[in-house]
This record gives sequence, structure tokens and C-alpha cells, in this order.
Amino acid sequence: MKTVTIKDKEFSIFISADQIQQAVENVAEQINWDLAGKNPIFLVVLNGAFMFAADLMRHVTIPCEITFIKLSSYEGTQSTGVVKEIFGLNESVVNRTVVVVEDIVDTGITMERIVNSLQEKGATDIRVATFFLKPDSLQREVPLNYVALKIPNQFIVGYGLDYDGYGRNLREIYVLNS
Ligand SMILES: O=P(O)(O)OC[C@H]1O[C@H](OP(=O)(O)OP(=O)(O)O)[C@H](O)[C@@H]1O
Ligand code: HPA
Repeated sequence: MKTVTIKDKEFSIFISADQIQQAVENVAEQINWDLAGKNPIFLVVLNGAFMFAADLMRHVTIPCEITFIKLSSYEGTQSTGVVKEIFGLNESVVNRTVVVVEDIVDTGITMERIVNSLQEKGATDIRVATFFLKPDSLQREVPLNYVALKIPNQFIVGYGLDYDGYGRNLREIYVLNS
């Protein structure tokens, strides 16, 4: 079994690069079908979503805008429960269809904060595209329109997701060895 060591922890291969790409294409297909004619704005949540967003947007063929915000709540392998907005949205989302693009919805605390903020800013149709969802970890009710893969409640790295800042560049997903 392929393993990687990141700082003080060992991780084992969990999801291959081919499985990831297939799941991305499935999400893009749904989005192209659902949002044709809606002129959506994609809001990519940095840092983690950079890789999913880059792959996804190559397969989204409808007219759209793409913009970025930066948030952070994780330290090491744990959520701090406090979401820090590091830089925010400049574009108007009034009366727009907004698709929030995330690498993972885990507790849902980050996504709840983003959705509330978009509602306050006047977005009328707020959708979420997340690569991963951990259903057993979810603590908040958030929209989950496009979920590429559901996974158990275990800490993962790769494909944009980090452990203490490292591992984001891995093409596959690795799970923390217990
Ligand atoms: O559902 P939650 O429990 O709120 O977790 C999900 C959030 O955690 C990660 O971000 P992180 O704070 O690690 O910042 P990063 O994207 O810069 O890695 C991830 O990218 C999500 O934004
Ligand atoms: O499992 C995870 N790995 C990395 N970052 C995360 N942010 C939320 N959950 C995770």
C-alpha cells in the first residue's frame, strides 16, 4: 500500500487520481445541465479548493464568472470552530446564482458562514459544489447541490487538502493512519 509521510504523520493512499478526475467530470456535467442560461458566478474558497476549481472549470462550458475568497479554520487536523475571513468578495452578487466551490464540507461551519454572508449580500440562488463531504461529521444545515465524493469521518490530505500547510500538491487522496 502506497504511503506518504507529512511532517510527523503517516498517510495511506485512499482515492486515485483517475477516480478524482472522473468525479470532477460528473459534477461539471450536472452543473452544465442545471445552470445553462443562469449566468452563474463561481466563488472559489481558497486555499483548499484551488485544485478542484481548476479541474472543474476546465469542464464547465456555460458562460460564467469565477472569483475567489480566502477563509481558514483548520489548525493541524482539527477545526478551530472559528472561521477567519482573510480576504473577501469584491464582486456584486445581488440577484445572482452563486456556486460556492469547496474542497471539503466537514463540520459545515465554514460553509454556513459563507452561505449566510452571500444571503446578506443579496444572492438569490446559492449553490454549493464540494469535492468531498463527510456526512457523519456535518453539524450544520447547508445546501449541498453538487457533491463529488462522500467519505467517512477521517482526516485526509491531497488534491488541495493539507496537513499543516503540506500535502496540497498530491494528485491522489491519502488518509491518516490510525
Ligand atoms: O466544514 P468545516 O469543518 O468548516 O471544514 C471545511 C473547511 O476546512 C478547510 O479549510 P481550512 O480552514 O483548512 O483552510 P484551507 O482551505 O486554507 O486549507 C476546507 O478547505 C474548508 O474550507
Ligand atoms: O480531512 C480534512 N483534511 C484536510 N483539511 C480539512 N479541512 C476539513 N476537513 C479536512
